[in-house]
Amino acid sequence: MEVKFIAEAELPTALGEFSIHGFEDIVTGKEHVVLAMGDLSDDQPVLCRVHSECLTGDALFSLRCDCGPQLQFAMEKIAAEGRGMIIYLRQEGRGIGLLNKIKAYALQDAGADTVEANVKLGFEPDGREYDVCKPILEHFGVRRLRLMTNNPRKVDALSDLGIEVVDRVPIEIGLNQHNESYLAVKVSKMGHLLRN
Ligand SMILES: Nc1nc2c(ncn2[C@@H]2O[C@H](COP(=O)(O)OP(=O)(O)OP(=O)(O)O)[C@@H](O)[C@H]2O)c(=O)[nH]1
Ligand SMILES: [Zn+2]
Repeated sequence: MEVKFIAEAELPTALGEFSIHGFEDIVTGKEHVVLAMGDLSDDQPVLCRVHSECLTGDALFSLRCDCGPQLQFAMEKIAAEGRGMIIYLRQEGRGIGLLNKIKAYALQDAGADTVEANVKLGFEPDGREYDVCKPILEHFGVRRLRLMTNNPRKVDALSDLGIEVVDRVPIEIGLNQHNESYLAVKVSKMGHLLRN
């Protein structure tokens, strides 16, 4: 699994002054990005969010999930500390792609939960891979993370790659009347750690 660093530039945002770094996944051709702030290579653990693409939640204000508020929370927290990174992976819909996610939403509208919908479409409940994180982190000289996630499987997947997750920072935000059952399924079927 290899990624190629392509380009970087300043990225002023409404939430703070980040830089954006583009990587090409040699195997899949996917274009991943990192938003970074501060000095990341000083060997102190880095506050990090590994965020999987969700066009509907991240860009279109969907209330079906909690992705948009989580991304915003992560960027705000990094900006407040002045140091950290978002690894934004282009694995939409837990890896099944945008159009299949819309198909899954249609099945959910008809009564399936998120896991059942993926399975009905012939996919794994969660087909995501995190392998590219390793060379991306190496590019920045980052070895140790404070990872913003509620998903213990994400912590395990990164640890299995040899990335040291020294702390898990909960990211419990974005609950609304439309995503209540979606979040409940994350807890009951996907092992997420949510207190509310
Ligand atoms: N297939 C499918 N994917 C979804 C659905 N809702 C959100 N997603 C995708 O799920 C991914 C986000 O995963 P989540 O399970 O919400 O969260 P996580 O990244 O595992 O865990 P956190 O780090 O705690 O946010 C994004 O790629 C979304 O596009 C859905 O109903 N079906
Ligand atoms: Zn989402």
